[in-house]
Amino acid sequence: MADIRLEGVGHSYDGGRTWAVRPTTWTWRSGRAYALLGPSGCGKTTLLNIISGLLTPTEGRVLFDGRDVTGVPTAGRNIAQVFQFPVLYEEMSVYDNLAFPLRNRRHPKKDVDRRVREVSRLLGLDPVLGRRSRRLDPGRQQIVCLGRGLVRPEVAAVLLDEPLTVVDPALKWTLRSKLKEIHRDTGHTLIYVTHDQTEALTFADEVVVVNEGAIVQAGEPAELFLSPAHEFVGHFIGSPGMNVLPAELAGGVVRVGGTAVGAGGELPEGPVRIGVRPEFVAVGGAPASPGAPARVTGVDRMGAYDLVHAVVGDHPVIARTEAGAGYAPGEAAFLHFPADRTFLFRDQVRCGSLAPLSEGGAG
Ligand SMILES: Nc1ncnc2c1ncn2[C@@H]1O[C@H](COP(=O)(O)OP(=O)(O)OP(=O)(O)O)[C@@H](O)[C@H]1O
Repeated sequence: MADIRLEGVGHSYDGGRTWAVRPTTWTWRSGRAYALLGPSGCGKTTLLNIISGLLTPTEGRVLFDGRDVTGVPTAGRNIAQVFQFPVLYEEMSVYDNLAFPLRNRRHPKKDVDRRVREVSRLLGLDPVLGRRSRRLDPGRQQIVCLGRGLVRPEVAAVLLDEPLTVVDPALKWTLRSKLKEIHRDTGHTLIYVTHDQTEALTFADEVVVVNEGAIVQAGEPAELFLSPAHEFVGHFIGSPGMNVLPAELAGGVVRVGGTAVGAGGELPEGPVRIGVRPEFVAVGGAPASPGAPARVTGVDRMGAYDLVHAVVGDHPVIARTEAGAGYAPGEAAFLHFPADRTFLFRDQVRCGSLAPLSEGGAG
């Protein structure tokens, strides 16, 4: 295992006209389980291929434990990679497929057998170990690929590119927890690419969120949820995503339309955007700062909770309330934005928090 450092790494497929990955500096720490999360086309696969050596970056250096491997091909990097769709030796048995990476590196026969059986047991492959791979359905074949990626204990990292796409949804949960178990067992560095927030949040020690070729925030799942540093993280993580309200900061007061909703601290004056997750917007009758008067426009009954849709001026806001809280369209309500969970953004980047207005503050 190794710390994998990207130093100013950027990649362009069109001679520098656009960046698939913008120049980025980032270190993947040895032994951690990462999810690389972002929408389709944001550059996840490009980043992964740069780490594995399938792609040489247009700019920057890739270092494994301080050793520059930028020009070293995949074979020289000691990386295991699992792709979105199964890539197997179809005529080989499942056992031989799992054993292949170990035999290839001349591990002793006894170790090969022990390791293959461990991985097979963990992934539930024991009943098909003797079967030819091509006789398995694609979901099972992909599980064999996962096993093959995880079988070598000494790899620098295991890179998984949306590895559960072809696997039956019911099996996905089981496999993700198996992956975590194997991770605890082997201490591999895992980098798991996905566009699915649930997959990322339930799998990883640390989630690295990518948008438009740049890492916009990395952190533990709770940190990304509670403390988004970028508007994109607020939208992309959470369901529904973070509310964003355009506002204006002047004289220390943040206003939406003409209404003062809170204080902006020491931030320079000008336009700001208020971000607060539906889970933290409290709906009530009494004004409380920070907050804003609103009108309810609709209620979605979700079973375990309600989503109350409202407008502050013209701007929509969603609040998650307990089920059956009884709000009705057309009703006036006051939305309270808790100061420790309501952030201010400029150019999409968090720049502060919305503070309470002091007693007698401008209204
Ligand atoms: N071989 C290529 N040649 C030209 N452009 C490419 C190539 N591969 C990717 N791109 C472009 O680079 C950008 C990033 O693509 P990449 O596949 O890394 O994103 P991704 O986040 O993995 O997306 P997905 O989840 O859809 O696989 C996209 O705009 C894509 O169209």
